[in-house]
Amino acid sequence: MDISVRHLAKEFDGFRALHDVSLDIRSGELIALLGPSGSGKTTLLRLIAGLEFPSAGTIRFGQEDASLKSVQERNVGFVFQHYALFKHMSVADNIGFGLSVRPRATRPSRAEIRRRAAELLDLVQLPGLGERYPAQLSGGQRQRVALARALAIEPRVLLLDEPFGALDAKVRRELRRWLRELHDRTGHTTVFVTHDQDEALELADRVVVMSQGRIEQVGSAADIHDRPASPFVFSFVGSSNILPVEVRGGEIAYRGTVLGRTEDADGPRSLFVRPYDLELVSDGAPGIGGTVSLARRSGGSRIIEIETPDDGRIELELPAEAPGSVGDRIAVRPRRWHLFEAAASRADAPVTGG
Ligand SMILES: Nc1ncnc2c1ncn2[C@@H]1O[C@H](COP(=O)(O)OP(=O)(O)OP(=O)(O)O)[C@@H](O)[C@H]1O
Repeated sequence: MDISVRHLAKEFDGFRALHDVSLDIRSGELIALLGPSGSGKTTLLRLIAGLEFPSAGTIRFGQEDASLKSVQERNVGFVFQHYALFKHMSVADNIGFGLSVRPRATRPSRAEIRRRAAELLDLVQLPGLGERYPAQLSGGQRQRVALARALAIEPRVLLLDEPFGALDAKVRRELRRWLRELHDRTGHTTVFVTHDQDEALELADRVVVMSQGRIEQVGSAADIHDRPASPFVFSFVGSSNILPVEVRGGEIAYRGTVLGRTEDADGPRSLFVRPYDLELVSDGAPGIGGTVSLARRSGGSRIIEIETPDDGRIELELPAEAPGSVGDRIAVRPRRWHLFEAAASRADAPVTGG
C-alpha cells in the first residue's frame, strides 16, 4: 500500500507540531521516522494511523483519500513502546482480539481465530505459547506478541512507535534483526518511529530525519550519512566537530592554515568533521594545533580531545595505539568533511553530536 502525505500540518491549541510535511512511502517499504524528542515523529505517525486528524493537508492510502477516515477504516496495525497487552487474556486471545471484536458479518469463527493466532505465533517465533499470560513472558516476547496482535487484522500498513524502546540493548538488537526479516517475509508497508539513529540507519530502507515539526532529509542510510542535507542532519546522526573556516580561491583555511580544497564560492563557512575523519599530522606539516586535554580508551579506539587556541575543542577518534597524552601539543587535519553556510549552521546545529 503506497502512502502519500501532502502538505500536512498539525496544530494543538495554537502550537504547530507539524509544518507542511510531504512524504511518499512506497508499498512494501520499511521507513524510519528519526528525530529528537518533540520533533513531531509520533504526531506524524498518529496522523497516518488516523488517531489524530490533520489541521491541513492530505493523506492518501493508494488512490484513496484517507485523511478523514477512522483507524478501522484505514485498517492499520500498530504497536507502541509500552506493549499494552491485556493482562487478563491469554497470549492467543490477545492476538485474536482485533478479529474477535469485528462486526458479526466479518468476524471469523472462534476456531478460525484460534488457528490464525497459532499461525502468527509461529511467524513471530513463539510457537506453543498461546495459553500463557503476558506476565509469564519476557519483555522481548511480549513485544513480539504485540506485533503478532497488530498483524492479526491483516493490516494494509504497520505503524510502530518506538517498538523496542523499553528493552535492553541486546534484546533490542535481536528484535531489530528479527523485525527486518519479518518485514521482508510479509512485505507490509511499515513505518516506525525511533530516536535511535543506529536503529533507523540499520533497519530502514529509507530514513526520514525530522526536526521541529519539519522533514530535514529523506534518504537511505548512505545518503543520510554521506550526503547530509543540513548541519542538523550531520550532527544528529553522529558525533561532530564544527570549525569556523574561510573559503578563498578554492582553499579552505582555518586561522590561516589551509586544510583542503573546495569548489564553493569565497566566504565564511562552518566545517563539520567526524572525530574518526581527523588524522594526526607529523611535526611541521600544516594542521590544526592544540593541547591534549583528555585521552581515554573506548572499545578499539582512543578518544582524544584537544583545546585549540581559539578556545575551541576538537574530538578525535584514533586507533588504540595512537600517541598523545594529556598536556601534549599535537596537530590534526581532516580527511573528510562537510562545509555548510556559516551562519545557518551555527544556529541550526545541536550543541553536541550524537
Ligand atoms: N495532544 C497534544 N497536545 C498538545 N501538544 C502536543 C500534543 N501531542 C504532541 N504535542 C506537541 O507536539 C510536539 C511534537 O510531539 P511528538 O510527540 O510528535 O514528538 P516526538 O518527535 O514523537 O517526540 P518523542 O520522541 O519525545 O516522542 C511536541 O512539542 C509536543 O509537546
